[in-house]
Amino acid sequence: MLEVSDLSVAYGQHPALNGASLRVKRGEIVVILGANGAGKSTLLKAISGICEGRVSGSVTLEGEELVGLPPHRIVEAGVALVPEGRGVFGDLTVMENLLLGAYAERAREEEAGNLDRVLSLFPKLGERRGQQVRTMSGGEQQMVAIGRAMMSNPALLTLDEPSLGLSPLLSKELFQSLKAVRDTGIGILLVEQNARASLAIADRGYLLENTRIIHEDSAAKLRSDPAVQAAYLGGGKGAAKPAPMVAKPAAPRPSAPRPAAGPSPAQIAAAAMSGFQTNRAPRSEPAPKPQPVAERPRAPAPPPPPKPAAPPLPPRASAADAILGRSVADLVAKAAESSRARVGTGVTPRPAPRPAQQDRRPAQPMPDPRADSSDRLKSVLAEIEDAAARARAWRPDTHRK
Ligand SMILES: Nc1ncnc2c1ncn2[C@@H]1O[C@H](COP(=O)(O)OP(=O)(O)OP(=O)(O)O)[C@@H](O)[C@H]1O
Repeated sequence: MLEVSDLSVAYGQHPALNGASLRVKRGEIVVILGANGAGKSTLLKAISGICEGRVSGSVTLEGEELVGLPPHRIVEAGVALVPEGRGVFGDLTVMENLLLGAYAERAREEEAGNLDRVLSLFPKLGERRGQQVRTMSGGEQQMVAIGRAMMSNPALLTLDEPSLGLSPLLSKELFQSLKAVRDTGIGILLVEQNARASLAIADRGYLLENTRIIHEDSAAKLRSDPAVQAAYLGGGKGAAKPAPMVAKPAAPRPSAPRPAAGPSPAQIAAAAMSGFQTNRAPRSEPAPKPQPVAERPRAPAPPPPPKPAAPPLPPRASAADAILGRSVADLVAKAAESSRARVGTGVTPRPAPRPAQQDRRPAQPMPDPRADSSDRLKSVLAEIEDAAARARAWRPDTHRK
């Protein structure tokens, strides 16, 4: 189903992925193991079309080439990403977050069925459908993130360190849920630092070291391989010792998806979903993402510049709309408002880079002017608002707020 061939990524002069080749079949869980900075997140971002670096090589899903496609087209092709840090909308309810995931064209006809499937896989989401996501536990928020990705009706679900910041108990629950997702026939590509738990549910695995895939095997063989045990499972007495895994600091780099020219509502929603973080008071498990003090004071985003009139959006009435009596366009508008409010109150949606990551970055700054995350954020906000305004203008009176 997914075939990655000779995929390479460079950030300026800095190679982050070198000639990676892998495959994921339907109903298969494949895990990528590797030390910090090996290129795991870069691999997932390149597959999803949101990589800031220069990408070459080939990624096909069911034979369709994805390299070069904008992110929303890749979602339409059947790839859903659960980004590191989840990227759920904390100000919206569980159901609102789920419905935002159904924005892809491929999801619309199947929306009611997808919602049923998500609610039967994660019954808690049904029970909590009206709860504001920021008030949920880290594990529950991760379920929302996975549920929302599944609402796009994907053939392939990719997840970037979903167990990061979760307690052992919640991680266990999460991995069991991924098994249940796999059993629905979806392929899963999983990047994880928790090698033990991920190999326990995976069918196959790849070792990614220093930008290159160095080994592939069944999960069972990887688990019993002394070198893998030494490097990733904290065991393997006397075994050869590849680069040891370092405990990962829990804050992502400040990159954000690139707003491409002429974004569609689906692309805007996808960009927004992977671009914003939730801000939640910690409960039982440790807060996954401390907010960096230096990034906090922010000026309110300026009003978006006037844009030329855009064509109206197509009509949309769905089973889920009927359930909630609201349209997804309304939800996008609400998401825009809540994101704007967060910027206005000085809460940064993108935390600062991990210190360990900063050290590895190339000495020369990237020439890309979009590297300023606050500019990117403002630009994404403006696009969301623009799409929401267009959507509201189009909807019949009965659907307006
Ligand atoms: N936007 C970027 N600009 C410049 N360099 C980057 C960027 N993103 C990642 N890198 C660099 O590319 C390399 C691979 O990073 P990547 O995030 O893919 O690693 P990783 O295996 O996911 O690590 P971790 O487990 O720490 O998240 C690192 O050296 C990193 O510093």
